[in-house]
Amino acid sequence: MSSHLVAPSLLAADFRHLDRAIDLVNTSEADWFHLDVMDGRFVPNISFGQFIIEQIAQGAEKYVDVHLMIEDPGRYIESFARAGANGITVHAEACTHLHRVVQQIKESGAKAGVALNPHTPVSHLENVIEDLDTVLIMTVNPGFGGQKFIYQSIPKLRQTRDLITVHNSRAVIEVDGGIGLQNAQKVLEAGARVLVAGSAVFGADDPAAVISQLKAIDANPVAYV
Ligand SMILES: O=C(CO)[C@@H](O)[C@H](O)COP(=O)(O)O
Ligand SMILES: [Fe+2]
Repeated sequence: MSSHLVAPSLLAADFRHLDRAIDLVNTSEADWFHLDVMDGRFVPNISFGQFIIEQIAQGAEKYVDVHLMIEDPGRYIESFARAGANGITVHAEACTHLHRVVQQIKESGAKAGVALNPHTPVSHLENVIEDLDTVLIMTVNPGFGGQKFIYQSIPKLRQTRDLITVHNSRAVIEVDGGIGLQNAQKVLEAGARVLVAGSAVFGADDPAAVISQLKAIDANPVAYV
């Protein structure tokens, strides 16, 4: 049994057939639904909001992981939790009062995550790490699917793992952006536990097979890559 999780990002799915994408995640070896909310301000793209999340969550038989790429996300935590998010991740860069927003997520009953853009140092998590369930390391600049993985993220994953260890935090590391069969082993060995994959899954001829292949990767998490 694999110790890591696979979270297909529905951003890359065919939204004319959302039911098929939901069925695929439900019936495959995938572990989570990953849903990307973009506001056209924090990131230069607009995706979908609570209404679509609610529709997806109603059909989801697995954990619903909501990645908020929006300014001032504290205003919307409660409504995303009500829409069916099991986990809510906010960007550190989007929160003036990050600690307060993390508490809001916990009070909503959802698991709490914080995401870091590629340029944001891991040290920004120091004062919230003990309260987190997930840390999402962006391995592309957020806003779009289908971008190229940024290789400088590998040492950052190791730094995140070290921070988690030092603070004795239960947080698991999620990687998001440009993840696929070509780099999954490397990121897992550097400390990632959750692989988010959009185009690698939904762009494939056989998405369920790619999910199984991602699940089957045998990585040794203590290896330094
Ligand atoms: O949060 C984001 C993008 O900002 C992602 O979750 C993407 O949806 C991942 O897509 P791929 O890079 O795997 O195509
Ligand atoms: Fe995402």
